Amino acid sequence: MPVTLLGAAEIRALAAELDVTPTKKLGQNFVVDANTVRKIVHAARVQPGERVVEIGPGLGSLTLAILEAGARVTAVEIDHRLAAHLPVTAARHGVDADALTVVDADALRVTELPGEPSVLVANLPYNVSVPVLLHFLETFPYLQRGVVMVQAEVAERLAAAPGSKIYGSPSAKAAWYGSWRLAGTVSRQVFWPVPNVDSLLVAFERDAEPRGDEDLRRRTFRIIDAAFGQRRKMLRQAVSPLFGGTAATASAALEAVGIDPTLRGEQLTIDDFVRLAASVH
Ligand SMILES: C[S@@+](CC[C@H](N)C(=O)[O-])C[C@H]1O[C@@H](n2cnc3c(N)ncnc32)[C@H](O)[C@@H]1O
Repeated sequence: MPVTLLGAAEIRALAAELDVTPTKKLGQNFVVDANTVRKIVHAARVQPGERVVEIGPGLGSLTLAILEAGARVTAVEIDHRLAAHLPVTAARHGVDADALTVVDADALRVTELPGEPSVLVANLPYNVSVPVLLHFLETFPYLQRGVVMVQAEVAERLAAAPGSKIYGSPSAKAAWYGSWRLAGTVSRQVFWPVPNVDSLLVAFERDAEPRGDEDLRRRTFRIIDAAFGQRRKMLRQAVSPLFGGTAATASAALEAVGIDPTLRGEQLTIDDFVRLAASVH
């Protein structure tokens, strides 16, 4: 039996059946347009037989599109009613029971994913999109690539290059794990309820080799936080608490790895941050 998708009317009827009123707190803006969920799955190049993790499946519209492409899905949903009902929706829409595994949990706290998925596809809850992405990339090394829908400004930041005004701490931290690019626009009208922000798709691909171990990552992220915590200050000032406490000691550390101490954080690449972190013990 082929997998069928949820239509807009069906989604509203399902919400009524489950007595679900979308809440802002959980970022519940459901996609009610079949073309959009197929577009997301296409952008992620989901292949038959692949294992995909979806964060926040909600009523299941994107989940069914991933399953329609022949993938298996591990879905992590914090809302118990939605998590409990997802297998019912899947069965009604022609999905084999073993193609879907639901994890009823807060995605920020999960430490294991059944099936070790290699692809992430999600319409992320906006209030936790960056922390949840960083948590997944850090905790699940088998995750190789993905496409997520996030607030437009967040997508632009994740994909921003050094030197741009929007390049910030999320951009540099995301770059620790791999490369990021904008992967498509989405109209507000495809959501229910219609949000008051624009959304974009952003795609990532994990680097073939990790940049370093957990200790180096922590040290690098500490420097990134310091550099962007006071982004208008020159680096020699902004990172001084981590390098001897004065602008002079920080300047020496920066110069030792070939970084001009009068630059600002937004001008450093992830390679620069890592080189600096690796120079301290
Ligand atoms: C923007 S909606 C997307 C729903 C569905 N995937 C769609 O596209 O229609 C975000 C979903 O994430 C869930 N969610 C919010 N915070 C979460 C968290 N910390 N962990 C797991 N799921 C979460 C919400 O309950 C909601 O179902």
